[in-house]
Amino acid sequence: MDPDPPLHETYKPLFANTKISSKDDDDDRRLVTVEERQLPLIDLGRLSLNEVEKEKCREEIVRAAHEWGFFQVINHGISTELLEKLREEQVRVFKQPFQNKFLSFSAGSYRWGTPAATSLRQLSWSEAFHIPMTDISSSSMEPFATKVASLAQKLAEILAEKLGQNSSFFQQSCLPSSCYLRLNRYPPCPIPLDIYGLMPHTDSDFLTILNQDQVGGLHLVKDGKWIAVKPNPEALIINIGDFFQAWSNGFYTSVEHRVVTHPTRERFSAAYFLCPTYETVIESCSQPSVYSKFSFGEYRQKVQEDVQRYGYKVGLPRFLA
Ligand SMILES: O=C(O)CCC(=O)C(=O)O
Ligand SMILES: [Fe+2]
Repeated sequence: MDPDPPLHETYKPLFANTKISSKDDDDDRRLVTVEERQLPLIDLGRLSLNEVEKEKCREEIVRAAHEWGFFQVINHGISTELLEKLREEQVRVFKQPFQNKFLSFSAGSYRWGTPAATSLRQLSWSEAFHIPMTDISSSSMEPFATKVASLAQKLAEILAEKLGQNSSFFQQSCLPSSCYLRLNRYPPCPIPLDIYGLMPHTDSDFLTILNQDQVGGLHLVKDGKWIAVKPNPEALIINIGDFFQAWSNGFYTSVEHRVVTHPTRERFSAAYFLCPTYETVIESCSQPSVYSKFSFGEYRQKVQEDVQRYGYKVGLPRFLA
């Protein structure tokens, strides 16, 4: 039985309607040729050294979150062994027969492709399990989940304290029932110049911790240009989400990112989302506030409406004050 979701058959009509890119097309049409750059690389091992080193490390985190919205961390406290276990489990759930994937984890956890896509550019050539942390407690991913959750809290605390804010907010509002792990798989794609693995988006959370394999394909916007992230086997990638941008009144930046596909190789990534409960009200920590205050529930509803109406998420601009 085939593990792959029927991407080819389902989206064949869109292939027929779209002019396929050639080598001669400009870079805007083709997705591949972007400059590869190292993200800021931060050694978190210094957080357990003396106060001077700790402070330097915190400052680097804050600067990267402000200037890039994206950075990499090493010596993050999650062992290679745990990351390998996570990947093994990830491969196992994706290699089971397609129909069984709907029965893994709680109902609605599995998604593939983009049901609403009306053109190739609206399609994400990928499949994913979107798993609340409360569903992970009984799986072999639990040790990883515990560690990654505490790393996310630690980073959120540092980012909050640097703004002079009380960091207990994240402990109170981001609970195991509201945070989740997303396991992504990007199958090889026959026309990688034209189809995203994951459409450009920002994350609807406070921050995301990403573990990717060595295939590459993650792009983000830096200074108005798409750049490609060079995979680093030692590092986890951290990115700021929409809610930290709103909460910090625009000081930390939630940056647009996307994944491009590969013609012959499949790619795996796993992302942890530090997300609040639906009732949590997100309000800027300084005045005058760029954004009006909103609950996560309201935000989510707006995102869903926009995706249905326009085919994409508008996000924070909907909540400008
Ligand atoms: O697979 C990746 O590198 C990025 C995944 C991502 O952006 C997401 O799941 O929100
Ligand atoms: Fe993302």
